Amino acid sequence: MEKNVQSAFQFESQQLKTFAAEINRQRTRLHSVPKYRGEDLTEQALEDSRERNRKNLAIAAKEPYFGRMDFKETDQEEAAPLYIGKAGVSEGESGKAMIIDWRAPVASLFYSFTGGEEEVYYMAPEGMIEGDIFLKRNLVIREGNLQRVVDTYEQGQENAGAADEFLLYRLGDRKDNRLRDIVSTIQAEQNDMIRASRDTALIIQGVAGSGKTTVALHRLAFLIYEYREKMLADQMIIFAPNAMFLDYISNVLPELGVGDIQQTTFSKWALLKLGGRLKVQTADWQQWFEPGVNRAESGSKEPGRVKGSLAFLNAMDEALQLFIQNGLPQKDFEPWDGMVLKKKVIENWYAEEFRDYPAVKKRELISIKIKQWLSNELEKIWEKKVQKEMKTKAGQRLRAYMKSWPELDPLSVYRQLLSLESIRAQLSDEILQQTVNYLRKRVAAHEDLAPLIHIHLTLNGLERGERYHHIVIDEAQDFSPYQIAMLQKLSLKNSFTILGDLSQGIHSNIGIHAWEEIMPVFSEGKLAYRELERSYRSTMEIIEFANRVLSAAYKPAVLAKPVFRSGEEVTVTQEDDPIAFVKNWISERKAASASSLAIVCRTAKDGEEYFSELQKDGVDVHLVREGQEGYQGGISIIPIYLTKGLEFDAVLIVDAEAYNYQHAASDAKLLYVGCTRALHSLTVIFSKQASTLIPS
Ligand SMILES: Nc1ncnc2c1ncn2[C@@H]1O[C@H](COP(=O)(O)OP(=O)(O)OP(=O)(O)O)[C@@H](O)[C@H]1O
Repeated sequence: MEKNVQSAFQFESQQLKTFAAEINRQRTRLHSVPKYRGEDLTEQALEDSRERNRKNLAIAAKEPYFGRMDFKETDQEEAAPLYIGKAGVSEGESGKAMIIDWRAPVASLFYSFTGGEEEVYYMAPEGMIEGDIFLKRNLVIREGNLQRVVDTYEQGQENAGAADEFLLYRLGDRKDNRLRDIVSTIQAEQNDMIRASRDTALIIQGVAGSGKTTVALHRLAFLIYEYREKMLADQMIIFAPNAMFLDYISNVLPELGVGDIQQTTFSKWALLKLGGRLKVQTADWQQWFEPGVNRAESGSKEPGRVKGSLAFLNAMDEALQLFIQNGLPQKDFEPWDGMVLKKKVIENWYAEEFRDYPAVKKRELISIKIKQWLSNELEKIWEKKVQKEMKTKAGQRLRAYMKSWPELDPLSVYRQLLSLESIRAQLSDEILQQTVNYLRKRVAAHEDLAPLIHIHLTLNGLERGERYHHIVIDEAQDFSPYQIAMLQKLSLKNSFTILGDLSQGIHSNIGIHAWEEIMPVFSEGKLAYRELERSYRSTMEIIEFANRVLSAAYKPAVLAKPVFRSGEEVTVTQEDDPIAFVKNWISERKAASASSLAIVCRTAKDGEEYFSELQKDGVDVHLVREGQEGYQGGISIIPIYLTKGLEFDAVLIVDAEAYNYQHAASDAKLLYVGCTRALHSLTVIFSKQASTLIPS
């Protein structure tokens, strides 16, 4: 065996040299071709192809491949070794595939095959291809050097555990500051999701650390490759919880050779769409996370839950349709005394001639139509002086007439709809009053954005090209059904990846409590629901601890199952001097070569306090604040509710007191989120009385 490993290593080292030389040769040749910048379409197409090659070769030069699979098609004599990398490369002369792109159909076998001697198959454009796998090999290449060769399957050999061993080796890596691609270790169930049909909205419920975000990003890369002519990166969009999180995940797509995908938060996107001078009220959010707040659970009457529901959407929809139908001024237009354009005629234009136009356009077209009618009538007046007088009068009366037509700006329409009985019936007096007060100041609560977008889309219709080719919604448990329904209107072919974890639903005042709440948004047969149960991020000890925290006050449908990666025990201690402890902890962790550390505080204010104490002592830390754009990595002081989606080598949760984390589902979820951020080490401290959520 030893000898086999040795010879496999030698063989692959030699192979690598050959591949690297060919890649270099092709790069040199392509770089010597001057870039074409002219107008000739054929030349432009050739240049585009060269540019694609240049990019692929640059990726391959860094790490040509990570896997090898020996596959024999049923009607072939011999198995052929297929090398699989992040980008496909063909041989310069023959054009034969030298390295297979991980997204190619045959590469799917590399991920889905988990052993067994039976025939396997994959779907190629030309149909089903059957065959046998003889070898599945993982290769680690860093900076051009082969570092590791692991055979995770060899026909006729005992292979148990080798795949997991390689996965553990990758998971055990210290992370730098950003999320990374996982092309070399995509798991079979993740592979299915990445390659799921493009026209289906895919909901992924996955436990903390199960790779949801990672899977969604790989799915985007897959779709762009698989449907290259039809699905364009710049027509795809990712919705994430905040700008810092977007920065944190920003390396993955470029690593996969994908650029140009729009990335935003729902508020930012909605404000841009609404265009006006509108502000979003965020203070309520901070308040929501104050300790001791009796946070709402299912069936709550929180404004976000009420205004985010599909019941509210339906009521709004009906009210909007009526508003548009009855939108016309209920009177004739009389440009001067004795001359009348009958209300019936205008109604006919509105309901028939301009039937297919959205309301804003109808208003515009009717104004033009009235002007045309006016100029015809004015031309019939021969006396120039009289004509001029009539023209002036008619102009004034037309302006007055148009003014009596309710303004079609989303904010003012929303305010008008809120005065209707059918809408008021949906809201409590308190919510109604609060909403009206905000809107008066041109301020919208977060949950008012979806109704405003609804009004905007209904009044203006959708422009050509405004629909997205694919929409990713990360942390979707914090979205309301209303928000998701609005995004659905904007999707071209129902192509969605919606991912989240109900156990991490820390915004239960606005988000969903069950996936069934959003399912009616999608038509039957256009929705798939999948679950991910294995957690890849944290050690077994951390996952087990976090599961106990969660289960203390919340009953999740599934608990995270760790991969078998054991590490140090989670420690919980009482500390009278937390600052001294934090300083000590930082030095110890740095000595243990952890590169990203988080000191997780209960509130933003607590974070400020720890930050100033540590800064006083010259400790090099940075504070993560709400609304912050960039993710710095290193040593972060961070309020617990902002840790969502992130991960750190070591996490220290401070002030885990009973009053900070009360015995309620909302607090259990919050603490669970904090605990599951840790990859290798988790420490929890309190000074007076520990939260009852913490296992004893
Ligand atoms: N197949 C895999 N191979 C190697 N690492 C993986 C794999 N799947 C996930 N990971 C790693 O697990 C960690 C968690 O991934 P990710 O952040 O995508 O999970 P998540 O489900 O979105 O997490 P959370 O909901 O807790 O924020 C990352 O470090 C990621 O690289």
